[in-house]
Amino acid sequence: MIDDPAAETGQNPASGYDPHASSLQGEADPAVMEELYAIRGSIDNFDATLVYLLAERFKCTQRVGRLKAEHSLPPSDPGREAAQIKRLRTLAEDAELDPAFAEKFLNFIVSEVIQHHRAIAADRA
Ligand SMILES: O=C(O)C(=O)C[C@]1(C(=O)O)C=C[C@@H](O)C=C1
Repeated sequence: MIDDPAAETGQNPASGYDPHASSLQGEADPAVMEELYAIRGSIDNFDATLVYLLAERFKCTQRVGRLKAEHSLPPSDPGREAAQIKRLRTLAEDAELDPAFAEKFLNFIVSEVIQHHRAIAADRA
């Protein structure tokens, strides 16, 4: 099981993941629950994609962290962050996503990245 990543993701029928897990069992009409499960099937796919996207982004930022530490550059780059926030707010508006949420989400990720950068720099020191 440990060597089988699909085992915990629901891609494997023997997985421990239950796509019908819910605290709403018995609260709603079975037809409503069926529709909810159908929509949740797509939410499951989106959430899995988010995990893969974030994993790849953090692989990139770990490389940035090592590069910055090797060249004694500061962990944060406020000019880059401001430009990226402006860009993502515009993209969010075009995509009908709340731009304030897009900014908050990016800031949440970037603050984690900066902590990783600091840890990499401290390891080298
Ligand atoms: O591009 C960089 O310099 C990074 O360190 C990456 C990143 C990011 O996660 O987007 C993180 C911290 C910086 O303040 C700016 C951007």
